[in-house]
Amino acid sequence: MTPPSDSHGGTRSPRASHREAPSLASPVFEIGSLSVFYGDHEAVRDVNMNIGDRQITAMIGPSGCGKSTVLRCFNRMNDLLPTARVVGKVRYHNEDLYGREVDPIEVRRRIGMVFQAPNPFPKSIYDNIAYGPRVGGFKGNLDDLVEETLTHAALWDEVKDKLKSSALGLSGGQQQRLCIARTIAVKPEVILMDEPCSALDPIATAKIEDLMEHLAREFTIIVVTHNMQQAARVSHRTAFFTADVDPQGVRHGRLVEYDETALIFSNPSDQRTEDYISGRFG
Ligand SMILES: Nc1ncnc2c1ncn2[C@@H]1O[C@H](COP(=O)(O)OP(=O)(O)OP(=O)(O)O)[C@@H](O)[C@H]1O
Repeated sequence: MTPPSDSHGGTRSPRASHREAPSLASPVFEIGSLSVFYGDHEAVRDVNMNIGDRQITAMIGPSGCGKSTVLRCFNRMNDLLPTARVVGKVRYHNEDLYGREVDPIEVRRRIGMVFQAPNPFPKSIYDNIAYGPRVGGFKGNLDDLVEETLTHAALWDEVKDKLKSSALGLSGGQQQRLCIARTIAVKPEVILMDEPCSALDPIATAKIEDLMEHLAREFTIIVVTHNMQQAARVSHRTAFFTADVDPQGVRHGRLVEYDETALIFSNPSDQRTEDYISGRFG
């Protein structure tokens, strides 16, 4: 029987995983009074949240409420947008991520990112994995690293006989797992994922979700998703964002509620969260 499709794009079991959220005692990130401007537009305002170690944090909410904007603050990707300005506290292991002495390139190695559309390099499968370690001066055995990484990303069995073939010949789901493999090849601590399954079919999506669960034992994962059932299935904690419209008609994203996923989906404390997860808006 085909499981029912939800209004936000999921087709797997609608039940929340109700997994226990690991502790937030030593957070990887501490975000305080965070606002992000594009030019004069305050796109997101006053976000406060801590992100826990080796757990999956999902960010959900309607389009334009600033989820991707906040996600990009976690590895300084917003630095690459000339009009973007980040105000407030972003601490990573108790250090100011935006401090003057901090190298954004090193930040992006330790805090990797996977994007909405799979974007493998137009190179072989092998070279997609080997590229980052080579650039980073990896001195070990690259063949072993490629095998280990592809195994870790649950892709080895599917590609071991065609490592020298172009990555662009893989299916969309395989390309996305390759992109995840490419990210973990340089041994990051955190993986940011911006709607990683939105271009994928339900089977490919299920494989990525399984992979996320597996990787969360070792990595801290923050995922932006429009698919609420995905958030319910894979994440330990969920942050719900929405946008307020000021008297001038300008939209400002804000964090409405952040809690353990089981609570957000069973007993949210804010009516706007309740309305969103029950499909009444967004
Ligand atoms: N590069 C940019 N330059 C100017 N404004 C931007 C830029 N990126 C995002 N914005 C604006 O910031 C606000 C938040 O956008 P953002 O993409 O972060 O929201 P989102 O919740 O991730 O949306 P979606 O779910 O549609 O991806 C929106 O008003 C958007 O137009």
